Amino acid sequence: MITGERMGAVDENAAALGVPRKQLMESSGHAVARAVRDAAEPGASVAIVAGRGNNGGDAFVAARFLDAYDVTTLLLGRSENIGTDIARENWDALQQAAYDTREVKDSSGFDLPGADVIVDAMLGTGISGDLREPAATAAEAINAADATVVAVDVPSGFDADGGDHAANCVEADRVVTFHDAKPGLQDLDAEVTVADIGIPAAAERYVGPGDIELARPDGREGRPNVIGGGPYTGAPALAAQAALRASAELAFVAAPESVAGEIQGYSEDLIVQPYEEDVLTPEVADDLLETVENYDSVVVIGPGLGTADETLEATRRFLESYTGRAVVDADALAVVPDVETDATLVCTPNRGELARMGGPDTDDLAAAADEIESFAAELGHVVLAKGANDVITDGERTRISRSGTVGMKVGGTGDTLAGIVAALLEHADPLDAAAAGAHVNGLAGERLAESQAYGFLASDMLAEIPAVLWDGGDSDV
Ligand SMILES: NC(=O)C1=CN([C@@H]2O[C@H](COP(=O)(O)OP(=O)(O)OC[C@H]3O[C@@H](n4cnc5c(N)ncnc54)[C@H](O)[C@@H]3O)[C@@H](O)[C@H]2O)[C@H](O)CC1
Ligand SMILES: [K+]
Repeated sequence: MITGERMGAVDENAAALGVPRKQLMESSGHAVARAVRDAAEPGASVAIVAGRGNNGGDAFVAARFLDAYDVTTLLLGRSENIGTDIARENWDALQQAAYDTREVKDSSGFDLPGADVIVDAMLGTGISGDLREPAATAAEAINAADATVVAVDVPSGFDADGGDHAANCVEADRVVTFHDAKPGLQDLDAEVTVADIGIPAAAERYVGPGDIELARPDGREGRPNVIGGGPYTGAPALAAQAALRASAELAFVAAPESVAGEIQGYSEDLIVQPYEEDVLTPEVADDLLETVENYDSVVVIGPGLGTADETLEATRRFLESYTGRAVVDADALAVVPDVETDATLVCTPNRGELARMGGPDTDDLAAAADEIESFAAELGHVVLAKGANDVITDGERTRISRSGTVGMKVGGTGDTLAGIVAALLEHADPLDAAAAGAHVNGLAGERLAESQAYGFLASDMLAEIPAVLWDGGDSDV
């Protein structure tokens, strides 16, 4: 099962792997033609009703595979308004090849020819709201026609994300959906076929530009709170700055007063809030809990916290009572396996931390992906296991990020990762935030390695984050 929105991410990943959308459209169109051949004998009349997006594009392709039929293709709108290159190229091919096509300039001009089969290619996963004109009039005529209706991807008016559908949705007899089932299709009174359109499994297995797009913030938001520092001061500062670079509007750091000034000294962009202790204590944790619960922002707990007994007890107490979203990193990870919590956690262990938490002890995390998945299922939280390849899993779905470079084996890259994930976790689902965060962090390192090989610093990565997050990470998956 996959939502329309996530389908877009998979398409983009496939393109980055070398399988462009136009190739997918050719497969989609062929699958539609097979459904028409299955519904009617050669010589039967077929009316294609196409929209201006790629849903229509699929049907323009299908027309080329139905030369044995009497096909008429109606475009709802003007051809100059066809919304994508690949749909327009396929429309143009129909013109060059003298196929029977008509442009319906407005709903009054909509005259559905009598047909044995109607192909509903008006709207697919690009829909928003009830059908607008001329799709609305067309849907009415299609539903009233005495023909077999074959819907492309989803019946027009069907919401491929939520599974519900517009009041004036097309009622299809058959649905040819692509790559994977869509939520709600199984509830329709229609014969649904899932057509494989040649998207490589890697497009879902490996994190790619589509995943960055899915988790990319569409504004400046979020006020993550880093609970860190004590023995160490760089880690919380790097995590908080990385959160700002990944779109957070404010970044707080709660730290012992003994090091708060030092952490503030790293960056005027941080809001450092000292507490009167040398390390995180259970009492301080209680106070911080009160503060963060009012904020409904993401917490990053762990960077530079140290492993004093009272700090581990404080971390345990914090996580047990916390109910929001948190990235748990570094020394705080040790307590997660024995903490029952309602919080939504993204744990970001390196190899050693993963083993100490009870996960597999191996250098090759990708090879141990199934074990890490089972470990995450047992733990009950998203695990982002950091390595040459990162393994990101919620215990059911597992992704692998192959971005990154050896030069990132410098102290602090785990802290920038934690901050990026925190900023994305402000608005994206935990698995999406973790997958995209891991990928963005790795791509930032790759950009630096081009000019600085093994000599860049974790702090150098901060300035690379925005470009990676907003150029869509258009690099290899
Ligand atoms: N990997 C795959 O699954 C592939 C799917 N393909 C097909 O692409 C469509 C999605 O195409 P897209 O261009 O994003 O959108 P649509 O064609 O669904 O529609 C966009 C089109 O419709 C207009 N519109 C939006 N809402 C409404 C409305 N309520 N009423 C009227 N018109 C509306 C909007 O303005 C656009 O012009 C997917 O379903 C598959 O069929 C590709 O073939 C590639 C592989
Ligand atoms: K459709």
